[in-house]
Amino acid sequence: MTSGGGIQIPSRLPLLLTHEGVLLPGSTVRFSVDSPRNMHLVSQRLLKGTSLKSTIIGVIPNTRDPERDSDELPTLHKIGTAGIAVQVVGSNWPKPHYTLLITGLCRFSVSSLLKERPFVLAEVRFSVKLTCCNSWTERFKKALPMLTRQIEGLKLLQKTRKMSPDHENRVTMFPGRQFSLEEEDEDDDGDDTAAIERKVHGANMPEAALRICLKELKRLKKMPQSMPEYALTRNYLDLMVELPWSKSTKDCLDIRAARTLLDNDHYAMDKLKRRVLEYLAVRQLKTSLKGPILCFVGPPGVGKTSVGRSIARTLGREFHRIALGGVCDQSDIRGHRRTYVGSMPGRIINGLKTVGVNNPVFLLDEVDKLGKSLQGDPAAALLEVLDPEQNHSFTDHYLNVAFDLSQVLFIATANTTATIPPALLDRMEVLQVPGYTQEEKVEIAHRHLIPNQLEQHGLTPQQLQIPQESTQDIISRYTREAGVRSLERKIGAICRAVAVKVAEGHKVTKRDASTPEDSAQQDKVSPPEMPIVIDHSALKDILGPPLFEMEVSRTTTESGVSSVQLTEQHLQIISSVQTCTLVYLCGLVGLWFYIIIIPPDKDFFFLVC
Ligand SMILES: Nc1ncnc2c1ncn2[C@@H]1O[C@H](COP(=O)(O)OP(=O)(O)OP(=O)(O)O)[C@@H](O)[C@H]1O
Repeated sequence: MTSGGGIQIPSRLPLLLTHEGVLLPGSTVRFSVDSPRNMHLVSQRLLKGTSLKSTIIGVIPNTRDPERDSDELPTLHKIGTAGIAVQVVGSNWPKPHYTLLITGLCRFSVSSLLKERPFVLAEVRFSVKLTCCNSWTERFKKALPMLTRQIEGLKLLQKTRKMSPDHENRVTMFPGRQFSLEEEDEDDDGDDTAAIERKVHGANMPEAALRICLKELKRLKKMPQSMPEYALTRNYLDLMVELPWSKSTKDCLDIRAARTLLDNDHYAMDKLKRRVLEYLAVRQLKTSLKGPILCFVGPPGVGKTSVGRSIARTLGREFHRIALGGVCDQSDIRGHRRTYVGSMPGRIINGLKTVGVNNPVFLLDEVDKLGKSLQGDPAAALLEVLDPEQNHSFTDHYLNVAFDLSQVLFIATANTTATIPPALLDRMEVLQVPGYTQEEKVEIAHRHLIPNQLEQHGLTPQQLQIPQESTQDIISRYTREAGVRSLERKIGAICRAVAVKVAEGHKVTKRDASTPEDSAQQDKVSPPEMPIVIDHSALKDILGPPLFEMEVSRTTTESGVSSVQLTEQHLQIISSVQTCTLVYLCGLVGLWFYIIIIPPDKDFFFLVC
């Protein structure tokens, strides 16, 4: 036992392993405690003990305590400082941790470790070279050669880092202890705020944003790391430095190449493709084109989203899709103010952070399905985003500083314009994307969907063939849609069934096999016959009985009114209604047309939808 400033210090000390700096005799330092061993030390020793002796602990600097209790203890520094815990503050948020205020008493050297769990207990000696010198001059004389040696070591370390910048990140300097170069970078000057400060200056942000960042940085430097606000400010600064304030991709626009790409990616859609090409051509001539925002409106599965993706590819820009269906809180668009717990930036800023450039193509999917709630109207928040006159200074509530969105190319999609708020609709140029006719669907299936599905299922055209008649059958008997999404799913189902056969090495049953017994026998023994051709009966086998009958007369009502298949150009009545003379197209609600049919000999009419 020794005496430090009149206090009796025991020779067996519980050790606090800290990486936050060195406690010097006479100084008072705050240490945060969150690793298991240190937590045990506080709860079992400092908080339970009642004597003055129980508040005396040893502080070992530059030692990171392992994350888990069961992990092996790293090699400890031999020299530490005994100190008295003058204050213990605990908190459970964001995770359980304590903060200790410790006043250093005197240095010691560790003779032996007595136990490692639940906290480290060591036998210590109080006769260290430096501490044994009583006068300051003596101490400095002894300390200087040590410091010189330390500096030499650090220089050597820096040299190694320069020689192999990307080789190894970890260098073993002292036995039992590893230093991570990256970590060291972060902890430059013993302060990880130095790294973030460097990033703030390198982020190339506008004057106003830089000013705010520097202000926040100043606050951060004054805050102890254990303070909850530290993490919030740190997250904010991390986001600010990650945003692409002045990072953009170079447009590589060639109208001919764009036309070829659009034609290769999508069959039909001539009107839409023409308008998109016009739009791109104007952009080529006038790069600073402001607006218009294109809005593709059409039934589900007609390729609105995939045209958006193709536009991004033709321009050589990053693509990001923002799904707006069901969004009913304006903070989703604009973010939350930082005063809220769990505040986040909105989807626009998040999208920019994800793509990492300030001129991506943003696809605002399903703008017609935006909701409204007590938390505000997200459509109103979108007005600022989509208005070319305003969006150069879009202010997200979380950022609280303007971000220039004028370089972003916005494209919106919707199933109907009826539910889009008029003010929002007014800012967009609506392009109708019609549903496909049966012939167009057959072409789309053979040019795009079948090759895509074959590739996705690891099959080749030499293994699976779907003739045109079978495709027509799938379209008319198994799907009833304006787009081609269900058709794609059905083709996927066929590919899966065939993939099983190919993988099993079984032969697809030929429908014209003589008897079921024969064919079953054949199945077991022969390898599959390539290519496997999907005929009518194979279709029935894989997809089940047809869901819709071809003969429309079966779906007609008693009064002889038929079901109708509608495309944008015309209304195609599948089976004619012989008794009717007048057919009025009354209106369109969603995907359904209302038709009034007036039979000649009756004075009432039928309403069909
Ligand atoms: N004309 C076309 N040529 C080639 N493929 C097409 C065509 N139209 C649609 N597709 C394909 O159909 C699938 C569905 O398209 P997409 O997801 O773009 O539909 P959508 O109109 O955005 O639907 P929703 O309104 O439900 O979002 C995609 O795989 C797409 O490639």
